[in-house]
Amino acid sequence: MADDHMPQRSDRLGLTDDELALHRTVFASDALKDMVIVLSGGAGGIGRAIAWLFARLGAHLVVVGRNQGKLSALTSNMTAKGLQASACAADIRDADAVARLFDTVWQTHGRVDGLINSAGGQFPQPAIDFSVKGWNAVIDTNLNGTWYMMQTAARHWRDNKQPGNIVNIVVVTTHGLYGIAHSIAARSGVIGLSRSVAVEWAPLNIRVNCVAPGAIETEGWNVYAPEARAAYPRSNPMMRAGSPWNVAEACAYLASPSGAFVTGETLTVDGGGQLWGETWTTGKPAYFIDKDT
Ligand SMILES: CCCCCCCCCCC/C=C/C(=O)SCCNC(=O)CCNC(=O)[C@H](O)C(C)(C)COP(=O)(O)OP(=O)(O)OC[C@H]1O[C@@H](n2cnc3c(N)ncnc32)[C@H](O)[C@@H]1OP(=O)(O)O
Ligand SMILES: NC(=O)C1=CN([C@@H]2O[C@H](COP(=O)(O)OP(=O)(O)OC[C@H]3O[C@@H](n4cnc5c(N)ncnc54)[C@H](OP(=O)(O)O)[C@@H]3O)[C@@H](O)[C@H]2O)C=CC1
Repeated sequence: MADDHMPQRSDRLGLTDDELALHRTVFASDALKDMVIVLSGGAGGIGRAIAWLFARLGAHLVVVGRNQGKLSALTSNMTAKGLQASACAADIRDADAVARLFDTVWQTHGRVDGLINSAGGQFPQPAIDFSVKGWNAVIDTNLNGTWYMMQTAARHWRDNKQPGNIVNIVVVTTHGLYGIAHSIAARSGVIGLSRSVAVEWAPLNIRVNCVAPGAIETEGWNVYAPEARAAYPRSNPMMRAGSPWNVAEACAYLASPSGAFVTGETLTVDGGGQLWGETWTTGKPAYFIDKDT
């Protein structure tokens, strides 16, 4: 399959396991050989692409999410292709569950080499209408949950005197991304946090980076109205959605030795969307529609 373009299909969004098993990659097949990688959101659209790519590059993937069934289905498909993967159900918002997760992985493998935080999400709503519960759900998932994973991993690396590296999947925060202000607040927090601990944890040999995807076609889009989704290809000057594979390869760059001198960075994978483009996750209000176009 060609590298760039998402196949346009109406039945489902994103890439299937069969497609991910074969998708061409620029990375060497041993780029992540014998590394143990913890991946939250591993059964989601972007996480799944990361899981397949990283396992195909030689890593053992520990995929994390709340739904054991989805995780097990993914790891079965991966191990059936001779790849190394295991599933661990946990809610990243539960700090104790995160601690148990890392203890288990460390006991099983004796090491963790990398952490990719892809678990996250939000719902579209004008900010003025956010309920306290809705605001807290998004902050808890995207900021607190990501932090519990980062801090727990870092403590294990410090205590075991092992190097580590973290990649946090965020969103592009520069324009504001209208209709998901709660998520922009949380992700801005993650970016700031990552820059800060990239410095604090450099003496521990821990690198911390973020990847900020633009519109990447996944099943996660189903939370947005069809009218809003229809406009996503126009959110960037390439006038199309990106593929989960584009995000996965950006993560592989940062998580493998190719990223050895990169820390505290946010790598934007949005087809130029932060330079030109406009996204309303709630649909564009009449006030902003240019009547001349
Ligand atoms: C400028 C640069 C150009 C870039 C262009 C980019 C274009 C990109 C466009 C898309 C941007 C981002 C896309 C994605 O991230 S897609 C993939 C992510 N996946 C998801 O978002 C999954 C769906 N979301 C969720 O699962 C949830 O929202 C949440 C993350 C919060 C999960 O938490 P929880 O399970 O606790 O949630 P609950 O369902 O129990 O709800 C808790 C309370 O939250 C409020 N809520 C939830 N949903 C809604 C809704 N649809 N509307 C309003 N309020 C909602 C509510 O208070 C819930 O409590 P109650 O149920 O008791 O009322
Ligand atoms: N697709 C896009 O256009 C964009 C996506 N992003 C971000 O990239 C990341 C991945 O997106 P994508 O793959 O599309 O989204 P998906 O909705 O497909 O996947 C998100 C995954 O996160 C997991 N998850 C959610 N909450 C929790 C939790 N509390 N604990 C553990 N796991 C959780 C879900 O699994 P389960 O339900 O089993 O727990 C799910 O597998 C998200 O942070 C998203 O916001 C950013 C910009 C654009």
